[in-house]
Amino acid sequence: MSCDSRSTPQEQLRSDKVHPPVPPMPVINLGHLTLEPETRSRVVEDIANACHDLGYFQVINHGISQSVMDRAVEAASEFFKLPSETKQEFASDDIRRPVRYGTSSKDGTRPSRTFLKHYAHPLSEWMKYWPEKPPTYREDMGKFSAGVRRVALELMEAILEGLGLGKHYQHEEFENGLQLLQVNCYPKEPEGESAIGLAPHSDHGFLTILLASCPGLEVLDRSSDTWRVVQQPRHALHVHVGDCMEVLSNGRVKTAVHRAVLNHGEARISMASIHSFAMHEKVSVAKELVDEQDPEKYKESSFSDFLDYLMSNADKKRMSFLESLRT
Ligand SMILES: O=C(O)CCC(=O)C(=O)O
Ligand SMILES: [Fe+2]
Repeated sequence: MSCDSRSTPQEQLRSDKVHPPVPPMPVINLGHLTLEPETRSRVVEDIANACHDLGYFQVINHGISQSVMDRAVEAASEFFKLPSETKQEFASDDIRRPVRYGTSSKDGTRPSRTFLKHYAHPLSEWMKYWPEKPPTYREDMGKFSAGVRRVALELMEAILEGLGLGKHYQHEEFENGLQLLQVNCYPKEPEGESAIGLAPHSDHGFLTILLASCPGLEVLDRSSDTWRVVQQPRHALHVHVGDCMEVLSNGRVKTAVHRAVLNHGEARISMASIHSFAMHEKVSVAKELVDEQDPEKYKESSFSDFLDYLMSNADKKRMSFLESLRT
């Protein structure tokens, strides 16, 4: 199981073209979405602008308590500290497994990332496959997953409204959609080196919501073609627009290309929660966003089609799944 459509641009070392975040990171106060209609409209517009101009933003006042966030990071961190044999029980090359543990290496010797990926919605269906060690993992990660899913659904409604489709557009498909939690652990960066933990890619799915224990995430700024360092305030969640959103919007919003670099000071935990339709549900361009000037730009596909593409050796083709959908 994976969520990445690993792709362009070519991987660059951190020393290439890294700038502080300019323009400033949009920070959306989610609590304002439930205030009076004028305030909601302003927030919907802010979200629409962030999706259109950048493909990423952050949310605060999202309703997930600091302790739920901290405990989820702690549970993840404890999992990665377990003896290798315990973690290896989840190791598999089969990307359709409900839980999968693995490592990747950029130099063939040291791991640059270790990951645990598992589905998280509906919790009652998936939690029984999750690690039982550390003993807090299921409860703490379960609370965090449920909170993040609520935030994702709220954001989807606002984004659909901003696209002029109405907040209930394909409501059932989003309600029944899947959630994939990708839990990453990156080693501390060796002294004097500059290393990539996770190569540039965009995420499949409509939205990714990210929480990390310390800096390391970088996003590609499309206007200047440079990498921007993401600073994530402790209480904020970072949001990426994913490939499915680009398809549904017929390219009005673009998927966010991002990467992770190793942190100088400490090992890093990140948790990427990916939200999509159910496994076999097709995502297609919204017909309302197609006309003579704007013909349909993408073919329809499901999450299952995406997994099939990954298994068909997509990396060797050097074309991302999203690129393969362009008409
Ligand atoms: O570690 C990060 O900050 C990014 C993780 C990520 O992009 C992913 O898991 O898809
Ligand atoms: Fe990602």
